[in-house]
Amino acid sequence: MPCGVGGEALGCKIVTAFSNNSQLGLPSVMANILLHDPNTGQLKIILEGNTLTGLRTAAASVVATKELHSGEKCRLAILGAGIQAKAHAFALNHAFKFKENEKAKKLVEELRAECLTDGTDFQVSSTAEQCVRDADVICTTTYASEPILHFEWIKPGVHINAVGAGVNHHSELDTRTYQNSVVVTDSMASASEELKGLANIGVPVYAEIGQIINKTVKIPKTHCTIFHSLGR
Ligand SMILES: NC(=O)C1=CN([C@@H]2O[C@H](COP(=O)(O)OP(=O)(O)OC[C@H]3O[C@@H](n4cnc5c(N)ncnc54)[C@H](OP(=O)(O)O)[C@@H]3O)[C@@H](O)[C@H]2O)C=CC1
Ligand SMILES: O=C([O-])C1=[NH+]CCC1
Repeated sequence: MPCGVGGEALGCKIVTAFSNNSQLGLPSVMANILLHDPNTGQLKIILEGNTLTGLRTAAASVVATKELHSGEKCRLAILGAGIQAKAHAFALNHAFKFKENEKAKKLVEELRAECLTDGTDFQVSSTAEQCVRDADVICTTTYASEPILHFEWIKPGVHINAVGAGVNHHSELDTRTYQNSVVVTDSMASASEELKGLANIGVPVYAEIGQIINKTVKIPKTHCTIFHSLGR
């Protein structure tokens, strides 16, 4: 993932995702960031990139949630209990102060112990359905290659940050959820490859989140909004 900002910065994140790494006690996503001199191209430093990947991905979901969900934000549901789940729990709760959160037990214990001592009520759900019912905002952060979120479970007006990538980037949500949503992404260029399967079910990728932020595109009223975070 290369990035350049005028003469100010030049860098590239190299990231791999091996979903079985947890069996080896390793993170499934491993990232390193190469920073180059923006004027000469000389490599200056190699940075550990997992921390930034957690922060950046969750921050993008916060921005998308701000832009796409205007309702009350009482209940946050997170599917998954890994690095991204934790990053999303921290970031979204920090930004929106949810009254209730739902996530897995280990994560809840970590969160309780580490810093969320502001009265947020955490719950662990034994099923995905129980987790997402009544949620205002949902984050999916798994490797699921089959849908783990079904349309009949979600309430109108919900906003979904679809973060995980299984075989492809649109496998965590079921077809009806897509067909009743407006889908926004971080990069149309990436979406044209990674979300091309959505065309087969008649779902367009409506806009880039940048177009919503700079108000060149307006979101129509729909059952729900989806931010498809591709990481570019
Ligand atoms: N959009 C973006 O910008 C980014 C996307 N990602 C993607 O986000 C996802 C999560 O990454 P990360 O948190 O680092 O990974 P982790 O390995 O830390 O966590 C993955 C979580 O998903 C669960 N999980 C794995 N497979 C399934 C499945 N088939 N059904 C349900 N749950 C499953 C795991 O459960 P268990 O604990 O039981 O194994 C675990 O809780 C990945 O798909 C990754 O590629 C990551 C970084 C950036
Ligand atoms: O943006 C990112 O770092 C990633 N996107 C998918 C896996 C890792």
